Amino acid sequence: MGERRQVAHGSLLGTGNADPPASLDDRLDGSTLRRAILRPWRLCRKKDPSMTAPLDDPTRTTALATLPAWSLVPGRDALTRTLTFKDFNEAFGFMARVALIAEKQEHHPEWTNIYNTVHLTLSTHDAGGLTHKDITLAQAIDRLAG
Ligand SMILES: C[C@H](O)[C@H](O)[C@H]1CNC2=NC(N)=NC(=O)C2=N1
Repeated sequence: MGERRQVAHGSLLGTGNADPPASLDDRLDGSTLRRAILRPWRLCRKKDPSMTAPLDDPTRTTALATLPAWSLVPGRDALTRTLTFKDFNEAFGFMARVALIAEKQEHHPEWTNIYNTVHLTLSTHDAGGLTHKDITLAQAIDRLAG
């Protein structure tokens, strides 16, 4: 039991060292810090701040004109679109493709799936409303949907 815990610990930290750390200090070596703090920080930092700034009115009007299939959500600064597919397989395949794009863009939809229907809502949580990230994701989803 003790040995299993040691192995799990070593592989979790990726150190290849089966010995558990004796104290917190021992865990704060350079490579562990990089893994635990820097990688998530790099993933989360906003590469281009203008992408996550709330859209000003003229930009919003121009951007929304490129997205006729999307509607504004009443009472919330968000966009919504519902897509219907032949069956669950098609719907879920579409969601898988959207998920890959969302990961790449580090921007994720709120969505539900009921059999062959996918309801999507886009909004930038960090900004509390629509930003260029939502417009870019909506355009990519439109291209996928054909
Ligand atoms: C760290 C990470 O990039 C951020 O938390 C991203 C993840 N995906 C996101 N998706 C959406 N829709 N809004 C966000 O603010 C958001 N933030």
